[in-house]
Amino acid sequence: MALNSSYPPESSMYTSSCDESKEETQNDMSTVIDYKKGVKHFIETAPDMKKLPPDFVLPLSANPFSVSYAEIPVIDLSRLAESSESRISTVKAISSACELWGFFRIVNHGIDMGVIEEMLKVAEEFFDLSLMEKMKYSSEDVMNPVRYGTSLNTSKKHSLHWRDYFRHYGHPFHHTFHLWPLNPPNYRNVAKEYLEHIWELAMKIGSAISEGLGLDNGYIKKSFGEGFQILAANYYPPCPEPEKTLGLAAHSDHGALTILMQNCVNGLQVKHNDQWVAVDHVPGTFVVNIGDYLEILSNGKYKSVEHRATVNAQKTRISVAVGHGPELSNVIGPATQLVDPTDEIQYQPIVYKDYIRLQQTTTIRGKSALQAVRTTSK
Ligand SMILES: O=C(O)CCC(=O)C(=O)O
Ligand SMILES: [Fe+2]
Repeated sequence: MALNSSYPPESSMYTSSCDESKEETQNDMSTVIDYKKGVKHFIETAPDMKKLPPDFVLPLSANPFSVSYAEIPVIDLSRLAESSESRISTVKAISSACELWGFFRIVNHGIDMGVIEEMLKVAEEFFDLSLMEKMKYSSEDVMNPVRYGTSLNTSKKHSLHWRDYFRHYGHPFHHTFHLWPLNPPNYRNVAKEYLEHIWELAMKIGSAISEGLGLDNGYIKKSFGEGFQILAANYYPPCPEPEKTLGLAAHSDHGALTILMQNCVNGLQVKHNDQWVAVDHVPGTFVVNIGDYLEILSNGKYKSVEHRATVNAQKTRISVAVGHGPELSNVIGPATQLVDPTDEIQYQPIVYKDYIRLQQTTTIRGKSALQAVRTTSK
């Protein structure tokens, strides 16, 4: 059963009750799971939970831990600023990583470890806030600029995933900065500093990718207009029976580039040549992946790549993913220079905001949103 074709199963997550025996339900799993409060809250109210509640059991085709480990391409970003020879070879390495993997790791990126650690710390502090405080940001609207939630991003019915998240828009800050939380007290300053550095990094990588595609090196940045940045902090608490669920189902990201960092707990898996492979954490590095916008812009030369997150029984995993794309009102479509006159445009133009809404409201995951705007079945 393919992962992306089988969600959601028919069980309802809204009113589910547990059908385990009495002994096994001492932790009150037989009560309705008020899933909107989050998995962290849920396990705190059921500390002796030994079994995964049925609503979290996903129809996986195989044990998600029966995969091999892979080393994704490593790019030394400092070489982009060196002699033109180094720059050219780095641009080539990035281009080949985009084509073959859609994922790469960056080292020597110039962002201080302290800035990364501070961001992780405030993300953790956010999830440690009281439920009441976090619920202030709970919303059914997937386009809400600040949003606390759990499971997938969508408000539609789906099987539950073992994850809580906190998302908010970043650059251009003047639109939504005032909506960011004031608690934890230093959240705004730390997140803003982090997002400013990450935006610069994304622009640097975007310029190399533009060059690699044979475009002007400012092409992607220019296509962004004012641009759009979104931070997603993901919180994956320890899970009983982690082999039966996921923190995040297979999906591709909607933007051009996502820059991901995490605490020291592994969990990221990437689909490569139709196989899931685990990508280990390397401290001080970022994992970069291309999203649907870049697949569309390159008219399919680069493919956005499906990825997912596993959870584990012992440790909380926290990841911070920052997506980058064009301003929300831009119409997105392939770069005309990349459409061969004999070839057809492979993606219908669509307003980026509408595309995000489409991608965020699907419960089918995988690359279903991109498939919906494709003009060919290639
Ligand atoms: O937690 C991870 O490693 C992946 C997160 C992710 O893919 C996302 O937030 O889009
Ligand atoms: Fe993602």
